[in-house]
Amino acid sequence: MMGGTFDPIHHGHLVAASEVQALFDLDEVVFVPTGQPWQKAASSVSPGEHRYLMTVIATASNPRFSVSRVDIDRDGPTYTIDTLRDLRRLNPDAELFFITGADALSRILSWKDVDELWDLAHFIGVTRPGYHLSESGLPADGVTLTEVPAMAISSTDCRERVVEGKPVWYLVPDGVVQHINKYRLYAASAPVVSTDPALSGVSVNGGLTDPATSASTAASASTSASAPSPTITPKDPA
Ligand SMILES: Nc1ncnc2c1ncn2[C@@H]1O[C@H](COP(=O)(O)OP(=O)(O)OP(=O)(O)O)[C@@H](O)[C@H]1O
Ligand SMILES: O=C(O)c1ccc[n+]([C@@H]2O[C@H](COP(=O)([O-])O)[C@@H](O)[C@H]2O)c1
Repeated sequence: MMGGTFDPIHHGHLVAASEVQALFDLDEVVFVPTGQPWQKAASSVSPGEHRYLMTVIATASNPRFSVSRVDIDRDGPTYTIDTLRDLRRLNPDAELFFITGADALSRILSWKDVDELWDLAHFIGVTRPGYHLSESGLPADGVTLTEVPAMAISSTDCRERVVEGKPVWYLVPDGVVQHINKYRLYAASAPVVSTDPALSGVSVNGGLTDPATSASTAASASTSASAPSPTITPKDPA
C-alpha cells in the first residue's frame, strides 16, 4: 500500500508505486489517502473527498492499483498504525508492504506507536529527488530501500503552480488536471460552495452547474487557468 495526503496525487507517487509493484511482484498497490494528516497544517489540506476522488481518477486505468477509504472514513488524526490494522482486518491473509518516500521515512520515528509498525507491514523506502534515503535507526528486517525513477514533483509545487496560473499538465494525470480545474481547487479566486451533497462544503467553480457542459467548460477553464496561450506575433503579410 502507499499512504499519502495526495493533495493532489502526482506522477511521483504513481511512478514509485508502479516501480515497487513490479520490483516486489506485488499483487496490488492500494493507495490510502489520509484523513487528517496530523503532521501537516490542517488549514492547508483539501477536503478528503477531493483527495480521494483525484486518487481514484489517477489510478483507475491500472488494474493493479486501487484506492482505500479507510483513513478518510475514520474520524480523528490519521495514524498508520490504524491504517495497517484496518487493512489487515480486511485482508487477513495478505502480506502487507508500506511504500514510503525518503522524506516520510526520515520522519517515521515520530509516528504513533512506531515500535508496533514493523510487525504489521514491511516498509519499502523509495528514493525521492532532494531527500536522503536512509534506514539509520530503523530495524534492518523491517525496511528495504529501493531506487525508483527520479521524479522531482511535489504536491506543494503543484498547488503553488495552480495558484500562480502555471500548468500542472504532465506533472499530474490529465484527469486530475481536469478535476482541479472543474472544482477550482487551489485557485486563488473566490470559490462558491458545491450543491452536490457528496462534496458538501467543498468549493467549486460556480459556472459548472450543468454536468452536460461541465467537461467542455472544464477544458476551457483549464486553458485559461493552467495553460495560458503563448503570445504569438502574426507575420507581416508584406
Ligand atoms: N516525487 C516523489 N518521489 C518519490 N516519492 C514521493 C514523491 N512525492 C511524494 N512521495 C512519497 O509519497 C508519499 C505521500 O506523499 P505526499 O502525498 O505527502 O506528497 P508530497 O508531494 O510530499 O506532498 P506535499 O508537497 O504536500 O508535502 C510519501 O511517502 C512521500 O515521501
Ligand atoms: O502514524 C503516524 O503518526 C503518521 C504520521 C505522519 C504520516 N503518516 C503517514 O505517512 C504517509 C505519508 O504521509 P504524508 O504526510 O507525507 O502525506 C501517510 O500514509 C500518513 O498517514 C503517519
